Amino acid sequence: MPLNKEIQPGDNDELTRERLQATFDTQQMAAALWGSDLARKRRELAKKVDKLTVLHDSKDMSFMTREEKLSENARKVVQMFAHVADIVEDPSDDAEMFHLSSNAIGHEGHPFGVHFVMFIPALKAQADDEQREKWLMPALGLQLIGTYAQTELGHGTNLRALETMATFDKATDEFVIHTPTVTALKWWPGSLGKSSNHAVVSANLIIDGKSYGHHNFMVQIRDENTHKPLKGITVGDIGPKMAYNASDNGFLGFDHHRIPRRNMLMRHAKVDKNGVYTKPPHAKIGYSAMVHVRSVMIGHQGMFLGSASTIAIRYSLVRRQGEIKEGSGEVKILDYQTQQHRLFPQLARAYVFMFAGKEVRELYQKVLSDMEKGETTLLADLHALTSGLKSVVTHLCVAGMEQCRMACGGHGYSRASGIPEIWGVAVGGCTYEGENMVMLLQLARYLMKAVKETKKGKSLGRLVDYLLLPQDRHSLIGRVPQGEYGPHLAAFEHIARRQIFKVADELTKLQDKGMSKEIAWQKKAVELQRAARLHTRFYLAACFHRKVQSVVDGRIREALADLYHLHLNYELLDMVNYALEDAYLKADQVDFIREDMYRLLETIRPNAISLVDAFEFSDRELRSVLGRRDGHVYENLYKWAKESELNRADVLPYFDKYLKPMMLAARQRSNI
Ligand SMILES: CC/C=C\C/C=C\C/C=C\C/C=C\CCCCC(=O)SCCNC(=O)CCNC(=O)[C@H](O)C(C)(C)COP(=O)(O)OP(=O)(O)OC[C@H]1O[C@@H](n2cnc3c(N)ncnc32)[C@H](O)[C@@H]1OP(=O)(O)O
Ligand SMILES: Cc1cc2nc3c(=O)[nH]c(=O)nc-3n(C[C@H](O)[C@H](O)[C@H](O)COP(=O)(O)OP(=O)(O)OC[C@H]3O[C@@H](n4cnc5c(N)ncnc54)[C@H](O)[C@@H]3O)c2cc1C
Repeated sequence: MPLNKEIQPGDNDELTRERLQATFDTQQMAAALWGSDLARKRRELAKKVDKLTVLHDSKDMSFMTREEKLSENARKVVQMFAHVADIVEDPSDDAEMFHLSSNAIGHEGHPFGVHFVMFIPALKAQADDEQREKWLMPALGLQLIGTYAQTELGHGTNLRALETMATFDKATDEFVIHTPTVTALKWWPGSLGKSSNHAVVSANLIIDGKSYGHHNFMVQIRDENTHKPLKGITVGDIGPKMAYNASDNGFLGFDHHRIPRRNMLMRHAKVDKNGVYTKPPHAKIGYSAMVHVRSVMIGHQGMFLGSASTIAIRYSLVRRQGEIKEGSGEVKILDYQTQQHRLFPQLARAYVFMFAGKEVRELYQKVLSDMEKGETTLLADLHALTSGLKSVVTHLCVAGMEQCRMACGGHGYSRASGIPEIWGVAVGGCTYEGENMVMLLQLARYLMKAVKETKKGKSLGRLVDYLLLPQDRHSLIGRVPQGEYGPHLAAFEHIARRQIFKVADELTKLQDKGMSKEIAWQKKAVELQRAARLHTRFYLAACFHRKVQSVVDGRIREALADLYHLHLNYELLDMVNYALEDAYLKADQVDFIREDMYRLLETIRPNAISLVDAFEFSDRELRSVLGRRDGHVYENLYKWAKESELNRADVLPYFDKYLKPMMLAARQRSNI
């Protein structure tokens, strides 16, 4: 069987020659990335969207105002739902729906941006059966539009300081939702400003003057027909953001707004009509929608970095600049070692983030089904894992995307590249769903507990089993036959374990000297978040290893293994100070890692285009002139620029209004 190499009529010849060099079948690689079923569904879906012109952008969003963007994406999302049954096989499959949304709508946001990502997951996990019937069914059936309103103007991280109140009024069997101060205004919820008519609102539950901490309440905020805010509710848009400007992130205030008692989400925590409170089986079970989003973000961020890598690598095969050997003609910029070193490690990261995204979703599904039965043992493990992954992955994605942008030179800075928008959306991920540093410290808490268990000879959970293993004094990198990478993975494990125990010991020493636990924690916070990062980077490397081992097809395994080995080398060099501190690695071993990395850049180079083709991002989805599959970049850049609103007339009014009078006056003065 010939290998599939994604060659199509009309393609740029340079790219065709590149594609013919591939050592593997891109559709099989796509199956390794997405799973074979999803890869097939994605392919079919993209073809269907291509044929449905109502789902196409009416013009490039870069040339639209915010209001035009909101309107355009509202139009497309409605068309998307109208045609969903003809396009996707299973509308309840989040991955398929995300792909549809990426193709038809893009990543700038739309009125249902939080509805499916948080509002529905919150209802699924926290509403009881009767409440599911009342809100989940209509929400799934698009009879209402919901958002998740937790963050306030004054507090996002410290949830215990949220000020919105839900005071139980026994006499009327209602909660009174109130915003006591300006800092208590809900602030940031996606699609709240102008689109949503319902919100899951976090508010402090107060019964007979006693506060029970914040809980989630279903609040209708707008009239379902007029869409006007209900009495006692103030709501609006918070203004333009770095990116994601087709989303109306909003503010929301309540003036003693009354809702029925049964609007508190009561699957776990409950309040009866006499004001008797029942505790949930786990104090943090009400945080499940956040954990859900964190788990989804890992794979999504991998896709964002995959998109940026696709754009930069394809463009680097079209762009020629300078000569390597004088007189032999200009080379493709991807032939420069520096360009490969800039881009291939980002490609490898994109792959592993997608693999990790899949693993973590499987764990989330398990925890969700456990929670349904009131079983919460794995919740802390999942929280720790997603907190670390969310932080490390978003951080590395954004750094990687910036490399991709710079690797495209000047054209990378143009919105025509498509990178600025996806970068802007991805960078939001460092903040939303838990600020990265804060979430790393959550994982560090878990790791410090794990150390305590380890010292008793026990493991806190599967993810920290490695803490029980003894430390090796010296690495075997470069001391075993060429091609064996076990010692590389062992080095990740070593530096994570060493940093975790080191900071745990330092904390103990400070406390032994009489310092309080909290102050000791502050003194060591930077070291603690480092431990969390190293643990997560070890998890990612081990996840890549598991994936490569699981691949059956030899050609795919070989191409993936090259990326995996590059990842090991590149990431180890990025963290090498930790391995040098205790002389675990010697200088010659660091040189060995570098040389092997350079060798791998050359090995990967012929497969580069096929490794990005294997993501199977459609041109519609990438929204990038530089990253076009057919490689016809220059003529389309020119066409794109001509669409600029500034080109609607040769002379724009500001010239006559400001510049012309100034120049005339200057000329007159010089004639005097
Ligand atoms: C998904 C993206 C989709 C598409 C991508 C496309 C485009 C993207 C564009 C835009 C984005 C679209 C949607 C994004 C939506 C974003 C929505 C939001 O941002 S919603 C708001 C999110 N807010 C946060 O994440 C707040 C962060 N803060 C916290 O989580 C908590 O305050 C805290 C920092 C964890 C501390 O909590 P708290 O003060 O209550 O905790 P305590 O100190 O009392 O107790 C700590 C104790 O509890 C454990 N714990 C904390 N959280 C959890 C949890 N979730 N599960 C289990 N356990 C938890 C913690 O480990 C401690 O345990 P202990 O050590 O004491 O045993
Ligand atoms: C694009 C986007 C979409 C969003 N969508 C929603 C939504 O739909 N619904 C919703 O409710 N919210 C939403 N948010 C809000 C988001 O969840 C919060 O902004 C986020 O949780 C961070 O909280 P904060 O803004 O209070 O940051 P802060 O906590 O004020 O962070 C500021 C700085 O303080 C540091 N810091 C804070 N606490 C600590 C600590 N304990 N230890 C060490 N350092 C600390 C942080 O590390 C950071 O450097 C969204 C935000 C964005 C950007």
